[in-house]
Amino acid sequence: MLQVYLVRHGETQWNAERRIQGQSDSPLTAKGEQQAWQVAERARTLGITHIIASDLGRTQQTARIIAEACGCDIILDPRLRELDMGVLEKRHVDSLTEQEEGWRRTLVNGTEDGRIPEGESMQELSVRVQAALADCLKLPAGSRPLLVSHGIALGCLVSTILGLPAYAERRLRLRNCSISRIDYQESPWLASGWVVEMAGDISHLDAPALDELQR
Ligand SMILES: O=C(O)[C@@H](CO)OP(=O)(O)O
Repeated sequence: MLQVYLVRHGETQWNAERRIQGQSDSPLTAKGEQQAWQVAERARTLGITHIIASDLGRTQQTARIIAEACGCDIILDPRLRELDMGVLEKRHVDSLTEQEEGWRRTLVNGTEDGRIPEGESMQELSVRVQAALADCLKLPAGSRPLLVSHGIALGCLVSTILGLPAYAERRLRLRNCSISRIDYQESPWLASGWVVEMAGDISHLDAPALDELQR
C-alpha cells in the first residue's frame, strides 16, 4: 500500500500579515522555520523516500529543511503550486472592495468554474494536483513520498479524494506545517483508490499558526 504524506509549508510573512499569496511568494517567518524543523523531526521517523515540492519559494524553503532531516533529494513539481489567485494576490484580506470580496466568495462558495480575474478555477487546480498525486503511483515499489504544498491545493486534493467538490477545501483546516496522510489502497472488496488516513495533524508543533485567512 502506497502511503503519501502531505505537508503544508511553514508560516510565511504574508500568512502572518493575512495577505493573499497564491502563486506570489513571501519567505518563512522565524516561527515558520521552527515549524518546518518540527515537522522535519516527525518526518525523519516516517521512512520518507522522496520529497516532492511545489516550486514556489516558501515550499522549497520548507522542503529543504525536511530533506535535510530525512536525507532525501527534492523533486520540484509546479503542479503542486497554490491556486492562482490572479489580481487579488499580495492583497490584505481585510482590504478587499465589495466587488473583490465577491470574486473571492465566488471561489469560496464554489460557483461552477468561478475564478478571480486572471486567476485559476478550483476545477483547474483539482486536475493538476490530482495529476501530481497520480504520478506517485509510478514511483518504485516501497517508496514513501512526502509532498510539500499549500493550504488550498492540499485541501482541494483531500476534499476530492473524499468525493466532495474541490471548494469543500474551505471546510478543512490545514494549518502551516500540518501533516496529512493518504494511502492508495488496492482492495477487491472495497473500491480500490485513495483513502484519507489523517488530515491536518499539528501535534508535532509547539507554535501552531493561525489559519490566517479565516475571519
Ligand atoms: O496563498 C495563500 O495565501 C494561502 C491560502 O490558504 O496558501 P498558502 O499560504 O498555503 O500558500
